[in-house]
Amino acid sequence: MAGTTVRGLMLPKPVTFVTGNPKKLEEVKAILGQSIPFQSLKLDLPELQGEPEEISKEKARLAAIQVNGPVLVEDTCLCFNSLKGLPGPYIKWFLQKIGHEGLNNVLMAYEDKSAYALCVFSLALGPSADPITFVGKTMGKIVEARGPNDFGWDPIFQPDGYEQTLVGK
Ligand SMILES: O=c1[nH]c(=O)c2ncn([C@@H]3O[C@H](COP(=O)(O)OP(=O)(O)OP(=O)(O)O)[C@@H](O)[C@H]3O)c2[nH]1
Ligand SMILES: [Mg+2]
Repeated sequence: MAGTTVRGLMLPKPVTFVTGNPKKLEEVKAILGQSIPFQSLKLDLPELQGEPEEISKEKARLAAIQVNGPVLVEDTCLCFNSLKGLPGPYIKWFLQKIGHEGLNNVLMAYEDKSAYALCVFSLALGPSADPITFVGKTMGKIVEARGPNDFGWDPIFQPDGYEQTLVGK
């Protein structure tokens, strides 16, 4: 397949977005699907413990080895300022174990309910390439769950400057 150049990066094959999460795939398709040659692969990759960028980079490195081509992965964190950034990359397990109500309960011990969402994308151009990382940060606060509950922590995160949670309620 002919190569494509995206923002100065030469991609030898279509990029494979690797995720085990269908909702993440839906969002990434909607945002990137038009602008880069794109395919997806459902793989549940092992996730390191550590800082968000290291976790995302290591996911990309492992994914590129499995795919043997260019891959994009994302690792999403929800960080509470009063907990110095935790749960952060461990939000998936906090959600599974204690849910929205439990996350709100944890913050009852603190006045500061501010939080930020980090989306850490890593692109590896191939199995031996060092992944490149891109980080997006959205500031907001944790609120009692409002709106449909079909994706992650969206119903408890209200971005700064908005009166609604990420699910629009
Ligand atoms: O409300 C949300 N809005 C989002 O935009 C969003 N993106 C991810 N998540 C959830 O946050 C945890 C991150 O874990 P995560 O990044 O490791 O994802 P994952 O393990 O589900 O998939 P992947 O690692 O195979 O790609 C998981 O519970 C995801 O469901 C989101 N929740
Ligand atoms: Mg994951």
